[in-house]
Amino acid sequence: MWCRRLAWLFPETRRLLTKVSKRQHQWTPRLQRSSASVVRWFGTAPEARECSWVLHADHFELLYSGTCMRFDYVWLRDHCRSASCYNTKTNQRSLDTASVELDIKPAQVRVDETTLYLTWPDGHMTRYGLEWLSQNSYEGQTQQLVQPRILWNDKIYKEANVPAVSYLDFLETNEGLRDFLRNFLLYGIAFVDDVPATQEDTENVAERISHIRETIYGKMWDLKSDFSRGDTAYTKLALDRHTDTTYFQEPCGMQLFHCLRHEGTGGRTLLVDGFHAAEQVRQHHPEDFAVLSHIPLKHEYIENVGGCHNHMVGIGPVLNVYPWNKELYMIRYNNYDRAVINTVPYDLVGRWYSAHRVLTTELRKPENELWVKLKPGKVLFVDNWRVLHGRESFTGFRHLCGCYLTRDDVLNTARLLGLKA
Ligand SMILES: C[N+](C)(C)CCCC[C@H](N)C(=O)O
Ligand SMILES: O=C(O)CCC(=O)C(=O)O
Ligand SMILES: [Fe+2]
Repeated sequence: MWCRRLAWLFPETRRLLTKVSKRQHQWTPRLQRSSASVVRWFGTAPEARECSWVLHADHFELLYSGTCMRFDYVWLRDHCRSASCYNTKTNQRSLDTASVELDIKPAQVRVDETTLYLTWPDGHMTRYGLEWLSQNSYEGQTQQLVQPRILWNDKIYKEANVPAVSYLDFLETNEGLRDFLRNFLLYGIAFVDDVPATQEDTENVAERISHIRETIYGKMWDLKSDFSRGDTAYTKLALDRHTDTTYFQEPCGMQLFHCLRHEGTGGRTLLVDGFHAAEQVRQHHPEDFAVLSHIPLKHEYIENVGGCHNHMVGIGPVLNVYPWNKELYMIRYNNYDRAVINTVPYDLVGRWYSAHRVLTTELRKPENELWVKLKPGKVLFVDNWRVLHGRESFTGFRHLCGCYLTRDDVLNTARLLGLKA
């Protein structure tokens, strides 16, 4: 098990991991029948789903449609959806959780085909739909992804022939918007075509799906090679693959690029699926994956050019995974903006550099590179928590406009259109 092998990381991590692996051991599905437990089998009609339960001293165990779930008693009382505990108009809890005895245990338990009925010592009754419980149990969640994705390299993305949505469909139809968002969530990139090449129209496109995230670059930003800002992006130089705003505590979720004009050569955009690369690392070099997902480091933006004075610092690991299902949710990768490494003990620094090298090698494989030339009219959306971007050096006059989007609002729009996000 990879987390055991990680014990050398930090003492805190080691203590946590020992606890987790002990608890996981305890959680192996099995039906316990100690003398303190009560076992009930619900006699089922042939088509009904089999259900049984055990009232253990410290938790409730429910076997339903093949899955063994375990619930803490305070959790069961706290999640009661009765009218006095939960307001279905606001979808908010009314129960004061602090009023629940921490050693509470149901006085009576009953199950029928669809529902679990718990009666608490004070007589209050809680009803749980068995389907609701299996959806919302920890065991159910560990088997689900928060966001389903299709990981890609150049060949996979090209063969998928993902269609761009046209400006009018995107702005005027919910289907256009939904198709666009579905592809964007699946691939982490998406294109809108036929957008008038102005900043105002680009802004309209952005605001169709989200609030714009205003940053030190403003709300809508312009990018020309005029060094109007103290960053390599504002030159004609090539930029290696990276994610933006790694130096924010919460890096910007999404980014939008529209090339309004380019008279010159070069300047193609490079896109690389960071999660595809990271999953390769997880599969072939699990210890390197663990290093990159546990060791926090700083990124920094220091600017003193013209009237612009900024000093931003963001701290976090390169790879970010949800602890309960190990799903990747964010990559923070920018070698330009990575700050002095001073959050890592000297004897781990070498491990971090070699893990970073393994990821970088994967990210740089030519077969993982998707190159596109942005043209006026074509707006590119990039999931900045997943897909890295870069650019080729260029000549001549080049003008990009764009903005960052607030991730929560993009996902909100997607959920309201019925997408899983
Ligand atoms: C996109 N825009 C031109 C506004 C900013 C560029 C920011 C560049 C910075 N090095 C970073 O990677 O975050
Ligand atoms: O010039 C480009 O194509 C992209 C530059 C860049 O990385 C950025 O603006 O974030
Ligand atoms: Fe960038």
